[in-house]
Amino acid sequence: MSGLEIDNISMRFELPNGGAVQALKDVSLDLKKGELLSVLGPSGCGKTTLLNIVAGFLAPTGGEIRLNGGTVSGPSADRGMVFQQGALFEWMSVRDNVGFGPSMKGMPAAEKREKVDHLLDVVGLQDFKEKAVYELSGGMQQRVSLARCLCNEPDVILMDEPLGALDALTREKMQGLVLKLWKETGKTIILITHSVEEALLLGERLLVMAPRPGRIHREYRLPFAELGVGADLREVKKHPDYAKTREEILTMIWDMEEEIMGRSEESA
Ligand SMILES: Nc1ncnc2c1ncn2[C@@H]1O[C@H](COP(=O)(O)OP(=O)(O)OP(=O)(O)O)[C@@H](O)[C@H]1O
Repeated sequence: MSGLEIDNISMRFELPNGGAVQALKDVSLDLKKGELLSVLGPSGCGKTTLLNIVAGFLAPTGGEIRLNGGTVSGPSADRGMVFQQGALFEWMSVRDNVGFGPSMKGMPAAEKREKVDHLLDVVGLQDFKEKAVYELSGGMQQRVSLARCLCNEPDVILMDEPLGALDALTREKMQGLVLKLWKETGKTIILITHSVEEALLLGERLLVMAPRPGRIHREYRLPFAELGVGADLREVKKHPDYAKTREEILTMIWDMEEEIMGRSEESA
């Protein structure tokens, strides 16, 4: 199959004190090439663990990840990761950061230059190519991270709270950029966020996960990502279904968190 198959994934962490945490239990999901999935859920429901397993950083204790039919057994360039912050080489120029993967692969300099220039144009950093990363704002650094990820031509882009550290206005602009890149590149994207609004706007499919053990609680298929491509996202939020779905999900997560609090008070 072409696409990403998350097949019955479980993850149990053994703790030094002899206990264990069941971070994920029987999580299954198929993503077709080019689908954009956002993942929400209360703290500790296994979002990052799931992403790390898809990335190949962690081996699951049960189940299997397959990409385009092949079993994932470790990290590889076919899956690119964009973190919240701190994953760039601060001392290197923007150009060298973006071209890092191709340099490692030995791509000829002229070809690499053309590719990096193109991607920096796409993310709107054409005037900042020679700057060092530490000279850039947080939003610009995340543009570099996106360009660097795309430069490796992954099939799947994994994003763990990529916009979480940005101020509200920059975040809104970056949400628009993520949608633009999604449409222009046709990449499969999984995006973890703590923001219900962001998950609604960027999730063509939206997964709400539940904790203890981490599992899929509910999945939505939503029109907002498609409507938001090249559009004013504030207008998209006026869609009649937007506020309704937002309330439904907020209540769902609120109830889960109340239940967790109740359980921890009982066991205290
Ligand atoms: N290396 C580890 N060893 C032991 N327990 C772990 C480890 N990594 C994660 N966990 C536990 O697994 C559960 C899921 O963690 P994870 O970080 O995936 O959740 P999350 O949904 O991403 O949380 P958050 O929203 O707070 O980032 C938590 O209970 C966490 O404490």
